[in-house]
Amino acid sequence: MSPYDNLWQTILLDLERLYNEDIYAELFQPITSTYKYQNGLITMVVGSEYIKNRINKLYIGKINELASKYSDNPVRFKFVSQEEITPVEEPVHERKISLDYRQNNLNSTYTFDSFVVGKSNMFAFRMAMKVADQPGAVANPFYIFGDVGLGKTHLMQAIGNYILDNDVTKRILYVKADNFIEDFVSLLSKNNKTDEFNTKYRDIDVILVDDIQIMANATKTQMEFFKLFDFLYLNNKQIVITSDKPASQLTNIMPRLTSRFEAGLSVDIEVPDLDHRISILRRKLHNFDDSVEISDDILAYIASQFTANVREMEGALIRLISYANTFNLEITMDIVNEALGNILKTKRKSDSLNENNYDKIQSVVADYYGITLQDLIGKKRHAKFALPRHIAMYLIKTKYNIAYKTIGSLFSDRDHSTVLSACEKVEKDLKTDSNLKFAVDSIIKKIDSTLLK
Ligand SMILES: Nc1ncnc2c1ncn2[C@@H]1O[C@H](COP(=O)(O)OP(=O)(O)OP(=O)(O)O)[C@@H](O)[C@H]1O
Repeated sequence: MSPYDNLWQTILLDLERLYNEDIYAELFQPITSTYKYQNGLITMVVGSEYIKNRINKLYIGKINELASKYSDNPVRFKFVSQEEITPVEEPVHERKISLDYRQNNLNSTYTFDSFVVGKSNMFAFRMAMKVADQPGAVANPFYIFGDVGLGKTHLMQAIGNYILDNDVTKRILYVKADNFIEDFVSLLSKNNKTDEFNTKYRDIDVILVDDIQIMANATKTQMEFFKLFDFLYLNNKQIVITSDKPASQLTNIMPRLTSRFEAGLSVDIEVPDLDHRISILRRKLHNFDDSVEISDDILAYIASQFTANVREMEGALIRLISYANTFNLEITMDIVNEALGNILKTKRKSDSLNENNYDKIQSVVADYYGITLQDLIGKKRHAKFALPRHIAMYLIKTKYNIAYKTIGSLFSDRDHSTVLSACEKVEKDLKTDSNLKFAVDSIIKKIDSTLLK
């Protein structure tokens, strides 16, 4: 018996109460067990196409609402008819194409199941599931943005894996923006291999484009991407894009592209809080090596050391497990320090160095403009404080490339988008405002000499 049979039985009790006897007896009562569970999707089999269509048209919303109410994990129901699960001979070449697509493109471990959901990514996750459920119909394009190492690629590929799990013939193309640029140059502009380019990029059902901000300044590539985008969009093919910033704040990407990105649905992923990070570690541990035991205290300790980048935190966990396995050791706090000591030391050093340096940048800027540090960091909006504040944010970003949100925390907890707009504005104004350029250059010189001391 699947654990989801219990969930279904609970839902059945509500359905019996909610709908009249005939409907209940005809549609729901005969369904006694779940057929399949995968990536949050529970598949139930019903006797005929007619029953399937009635449930899917009239009752699926209620059933999924009850599923959310009674299940701790985000799950959804899908109803299929008996005919659909009876195996049909598939044309061999089509299946091969799809498997090739998966092999070449998608990391099969990046699924909805392995993605740990918390406050920082809940909306992104829910919408991603909807997009995967009905590609091309819910949100097109689907645009995911957020800082480095927070799971954008994972979520994007989970959409692809989910679609493929449900229909092996679907052609899903995952491409990093830099690979798109390479293909454009090598296939189109240099060798005129238009057919090859089109087969790869147009003969598909879903495109997943990672790190679109990399296309900045690549004007010719952007023109080609624009054509491709329109072609896929008009043919109702799902487009998913990730980026480190909202579409409205992409620089050096042509407005006709950014406005198309904005026309779809944008979701962001933020930094996970401590409990969320601990849950991610637990899940990673389970997926990586179920036989290894690590106490909750140790997981909490690791999570507390890696606050802003899940990739780094995951790397530390894998190192710890490999270390313990190699020397056949039980994982204690001493072993954590042995295995991760150097990484943590370097990280603390660079964190504290950076923290001190952020202070120094703030002080130099405040000094230059003759305002107090408190006013530079504070909330006063007067231009006399706002400009130096924006310059300080911009300098911290360009020098250390830390998350916008982290920079915001150094300026009275301002949010990601406030810092992002400030940095973009300074960058833009520097191109035309020679006074500003002079001031910023002088400040940079001052900072460099201060940091050397
Ligand atoms: N919520 C999560 N649940 C499980 N794993 C996660 C989660 N968030 C991030 N990860 C893991 O962290 C690692 C980095 O994630 P990913 O590559 O998706 O980040 P990204 O946002 O695309 O980063 P970048 O901006 O560098 O491209 C991956 O191994 C991913 O599985």
